[in-house]
Order: sequence, then C-alpha cells, then structure tokens
Amino acid sequence: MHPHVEKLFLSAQKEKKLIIGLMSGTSLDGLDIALCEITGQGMNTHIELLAFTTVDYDDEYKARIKRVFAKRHCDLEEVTLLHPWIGTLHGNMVADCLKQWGIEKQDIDVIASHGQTIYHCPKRQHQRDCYGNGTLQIGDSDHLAVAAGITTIGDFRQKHIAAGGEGAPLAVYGDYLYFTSSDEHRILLNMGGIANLTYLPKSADASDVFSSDIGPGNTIMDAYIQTHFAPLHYDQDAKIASAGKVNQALLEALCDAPFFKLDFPKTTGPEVFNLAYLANAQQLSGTEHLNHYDVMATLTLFSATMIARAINQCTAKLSHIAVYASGGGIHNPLLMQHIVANCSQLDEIKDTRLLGINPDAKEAVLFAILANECLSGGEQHFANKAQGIANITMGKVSFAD
Ligand SMILES: Nc1ncnc2c1ncn2[C@@H]1O[C@H](COP(=O)(O)OP(=O)(O)OP(=O)(O)O)[C@@H](O)[C@H]1O
Ligand SMILES: CC(=O)N[C@H]1[C@@H]2OC[C@@H](O2)[C@@H](O)[C@@H]1O[C@H](C)C(=O)O
Repeated sequence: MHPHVEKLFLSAQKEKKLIIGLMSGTSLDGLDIALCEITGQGMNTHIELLAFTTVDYDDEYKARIKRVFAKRHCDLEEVTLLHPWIGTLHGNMVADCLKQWGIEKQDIDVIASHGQTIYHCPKRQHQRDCYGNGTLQIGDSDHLAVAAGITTIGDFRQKHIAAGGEGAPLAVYGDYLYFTSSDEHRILLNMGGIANLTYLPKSADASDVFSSDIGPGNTIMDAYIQTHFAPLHYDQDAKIASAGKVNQALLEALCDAPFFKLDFPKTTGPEVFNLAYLANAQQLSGTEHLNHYDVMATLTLFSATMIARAINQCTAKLSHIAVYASGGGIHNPLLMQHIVANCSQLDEIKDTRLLGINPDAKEAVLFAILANECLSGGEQHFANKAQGIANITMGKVSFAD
C-alpha cells in the first residue's frame, strides 16, 4: 500500500481526528481557517473548534479574483493561472497559521478545502438545454496539499451536481449531523455574501429537512460600498445604511426577482444578485437618482425582508422554532433588527455560539465535517432527493507529494 494511502486509512479509523476546514466565500474577505478536533461520525459527530482565524486577503488578491469572479466573460489564461496560484496561497496560509498556533503538520489528519467559487450556474439560471447544473471552485487541492505538506480533501461540490443537485448549499450535510435536536425545531441561518438556511425539524424526519439559498446576504451591499465608498469593503455596523431612508418603490422592485418565486431548495450567487440587478431595479422603479445612503438603507431592508420571508415560510405551521445565525451578516445590527421585525413568530435570533460553534467559523467547520464523512462516514440516512440531498460522499483526495 502506498504510505499516503496507509496514513489516510489509519486516519479514517481514528476515533478522534484533527481536521482543518477552509472556506473562502463569496465576500472575498479572507480565508477562514478552522482547526477542528472531530470525534465520531454521522449523527455521533462531535466537534471541538480548537482554533479559528480569518487570514485577510490583500487588495492585490481581491483585484485578481474580481477580474474573473461571477463574470460570464473573462480572460481564460487568468483563470488557468489563478487555479494553482490560489491553491498554493491557501496552502501557505495554512502552513503559517500552524506555525503561529505551534502545531506540527504531521499532527493534522487532513485539510478540507472549499476553494474559491468563481462561477455558479444552476440550469434554471443558464437555461441551456444541452447542459446541466454547473459550479466552479478554483484553488487546486494538489497545490494546496504540496504547499502545506498535508493531505487535502477538496472540490466538494461536483459530486452533489453529479448526483443531480445544484452543488449547493452543502450546509445541510453538516447541519443535520451536528445541529439536529430532539428538543426544538431549528433553522440554521448563514448570512455571508449569499444567505442560506437549513431547516431541521425536531423529529429529524429526513423528508422535511432541507437547505436552500435565500438570496443576498451582503453581496449587493458590499459591491455598492466598494464602488461608492472605497476603500471601504463593507458597511461596518451599518453606519451608512443607518444614515439613509428606505425607498419603498426600490424595495418592491428588488423583491420582485423570479428567483424569489421558486420553491426551496434553490441556489444562487453574485452572478444574479449584483450591481446590475440593483441598476435594473432602480430603472424599473425610477429611483436612479437616490442618494447612496438611501440605497444602502433599502438594500439592507431588501436582504432582511427576503431572509425573514424564508424563515416565515418554515415557521408557518409551527408554534415555536429557534433560529441560530452565522456568517458576517450577524455583525450588521440593522440587518439583524430588520429580520426580527419581519418575523412575527420570533423574538430573537440566536447565533451558533450557543451550540458550540463560532458563527464566523461555521462554514469552514462544515467542510471539516464533510472531510470527516468522506474518510469515516457511512450512508446518509437522511438522503432525500426531492430536497436536493443525495446519498453521496463528497471530496477528492490530494496528497502532499
Ligand atoms: N461589523 C460588520 N458590520 C456589517 N457587516 C459586516 C460586519 N462584519 C462582517 N460583515 C459582513 O459580512 C461579510 C463577510 O461575511 P462572510 O465572511 O460570512 O461571507 P462569505 O463566507 O464570504 O460569504 P458566503 O457565505 O456567501 O460564501 C462582509 O463582507 C460584510 O458584508
Ligand atoms: C456555489 C457556492 O459557493 N455557494 C456558496 C455561497 O455562499 C453561501 C451560499 O452561496 C451557499 O450556497 C454556498 O456555500 C455554503 C457553504 C454551502 O454550500 O452550504
């Protein structure tokens, strides 16, 4: 047996593993690195988040990604070059981080790498008969594994598409295993660039569980801030939105996308929700001359309205449900306030810290769970094709040399 395969075989049999989960999301803010000690597998998964950091991307990184990010037309040579470059960069970031944490690379079982999504296009969106669903994450795992010197499992989304899904959200595969509770119905709400939720009934009945994207998130707000308030990257603590007034006509136009009329589960991205989407809504509502503060106030309420609508759809037939939020959106006080105000059944939105997971680390932890399942998991007994949850094992293995 090849020594790499033997080491992986031994890792797979361990009751307790050290797995580093990596997530680089649609906000392009940085690489989230979560050092997880994972015990067990399946419904018996237990996680200790031993360390977490976000390594911020510098302006050069952001500029390079933005040249291809969510763009239908871009320089194919640049994409080809970015693929290994990001892999190596992420590998070096992990190696530096381990040094800072005083941890030897030999002690890590595997890295679980999401990569950087640069394009997401479910069939519903591209509407080309001859193609199915598609999604593309770059930052190749071979390069990451070599740079970090650690076996890496990556490219998790393709198997989901191969099995008939849209490649996202994968959150349900971790949420169901780790956050299902027989005490309460739960919604796990993540608000990054794109917002998504997972519904977890306390019965744990697989036919009711689902995960779906909702819409934006922070993506349009961030793009607007970066365009009109550079060098700001986002509206910190909603200072700008709080100084503006909501414009009702623009809000209604923003809430009118065909995407919002589709049933769950569905996926989307900045390919749809971007500044062109805003410009179109402004044109339709005759609000092109609105000042930047009012636009931001309206965009914040737009995200909150659609998030609240999605929560309300889940809670409609239930007397009580607990919502646990994660992702950068939880730090936006105005967004959070608007969501609660638009959910009549909710007094508060909690965050995943109460369930033992740092809300900023939640998506990186998800990929660590997926890698653990890839190595040691079994059948997904909650598989349910109608809800986009296939019985699959996700991830591809890259060795360090
Ligand atoms: N203090 C704050 N005030 C307002 N917004 C904030 C604050 N902190 C973070 N954010 C928002 O959160 C975003 C980052 O969120 P996060 O890191 O969860 O996104 P992501 O993981 O890249 O996205 P996705 O989950 O869609 O892939 C920032 O770009 C910003 O919009
Ligand atoms: C294609 C892609 O990268 N999608 C991301 C993005 O960020 C949030 C939302 O859109 C979600 O669908 C997904 O990520 C999370 C981790 C998921 O798959 O659950």
